[in-house]
Amino acid sequence: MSAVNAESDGAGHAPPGRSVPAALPCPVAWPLIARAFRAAIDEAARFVGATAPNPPVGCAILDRHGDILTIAAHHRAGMPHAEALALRQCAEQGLMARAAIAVVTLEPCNHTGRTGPCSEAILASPIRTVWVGVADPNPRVAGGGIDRLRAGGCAVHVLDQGAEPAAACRALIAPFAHWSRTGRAWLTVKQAVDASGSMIPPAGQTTFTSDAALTLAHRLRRATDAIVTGSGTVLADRPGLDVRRVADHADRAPRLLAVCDRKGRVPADWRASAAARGFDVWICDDITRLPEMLGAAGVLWALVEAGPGLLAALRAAGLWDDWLTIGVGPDGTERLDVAVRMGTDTPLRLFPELAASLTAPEGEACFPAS
Ligand SMILES: NC(=O)C1=CN([C@@H]2O[C@H](COP(=O)(O)OP(=O)(O)OC[C@H]3O[C@@H](n4cnc5c(N)ncnc54)[C@H](OP(=O)(O)O)[C@@H]3O)[C@@H](O)[C@H]2O)C=CC1
Ligand SMILES: Nc1c(N[C@@H]2O[C@H](COP(=O)(O)O)[C@@H](O)[C@H]2O)[nH]c(=O)[nH]c1=O
Repeated sequence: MSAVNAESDGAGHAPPGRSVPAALPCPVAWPLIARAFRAAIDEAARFVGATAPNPPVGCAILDRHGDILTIAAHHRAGMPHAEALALRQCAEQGLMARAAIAVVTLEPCNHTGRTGPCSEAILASPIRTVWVGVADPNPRVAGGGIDRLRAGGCAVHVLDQGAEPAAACRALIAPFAHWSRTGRAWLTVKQAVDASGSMIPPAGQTTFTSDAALTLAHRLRRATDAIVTGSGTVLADRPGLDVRRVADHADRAPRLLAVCDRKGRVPADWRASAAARGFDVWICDDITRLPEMLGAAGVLWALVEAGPGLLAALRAAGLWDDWLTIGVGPDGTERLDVAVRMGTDTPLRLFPELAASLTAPEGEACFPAS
């Protein structure tokens, strides 16, 4: 598989000779647009972990007063894009005549893949103002949808990238943007450490964090496309690594489970039980190839849940994109720390419980002590 969106064909610039009108002013005040972005982002976030290799995208359609007529998101690859679904809902509810403004978390596409170009669908509707959260990061298509909409007579406003809600729009597509540019899956490492700095659970247990932290771990599993673990963890814990504790997980559970194991130590019966839980189990004997191998399988975002041996190897090789440490104090209090690679956006921003750990701009967070 190539490193670009499987639906992208690289086409998509305004036809030659078409004039690009100056951007028309938006007829609606910013607070109403910001509210629509929030709604579109929240709807898209419900499908993070279901859309790979496509990005999660949300769209709200507004009337000329700024009232939201409908909200939709892309559910999974091969299904309608957010804009197409929102337009369809508008039509089905008899609201199309009122549609005036589209608020979209990602630049509308301008190519025919498994579905038609969203820019054309918008131009075929009464909508003449489009707000875009972030341009398409795929270098082959970036700007094409915006050019086409402008050429067709729409006023297109792209959010100032310095402020919310642009940061949330970028967080939605952070793994997709990384994958589009590099072909590599985004690796989030999640580790729990106790007051003495150890990752090893008390005898007879496989976890030692609070209920809230365990629920966060399962929400992370639900949002990601693959889980990565090590043979040491498999042998010590015989972990499930499936999504529990959270509702609405059936079609968002990771399908791929990569076990780093150079010596063939993973027991066949555990492998069979992981397959019975719905996993395609991979054995990986070279961690340096892991991000490319996952990316080639269409994995945008992978969660690493492994012990100190594999985490040390990943850290030494620089094979991580963000790193979440759940530190448990002697009195059971927990502290969440997030480290993010310099200059990148993190999809962890989508998790409200991590907001306090992300108050520093991405890239400025310190690497947590471990
Ligand atoms: N607190 C927490 O968040 C977590 C704690 N744990 C705990 O950690 C403990 C297990 O830790 P540990 O034994 O370190 O196990 P790991 O899960 O870290 O797996 C270690 C194994 O990964 C493989 N590996 C390491 N480097 C590479 C590489 N470069 N390429 C391919 N494979 C590689 C090796 O397998 P091989 O030797 O077969 O080649 C190594 O033995 C358990 O007690 C478990 O409960 C586990 C997960 C999370
Ligand atoms: N110890 C530890 C975690 N450890 C991870 O969770 C695995 C168990 O998953 P499961 O078998 O699905 O319940 C375990 O093997 C390891 O990968 N996770 C946490 O959120 N907090 C914790 O304290």
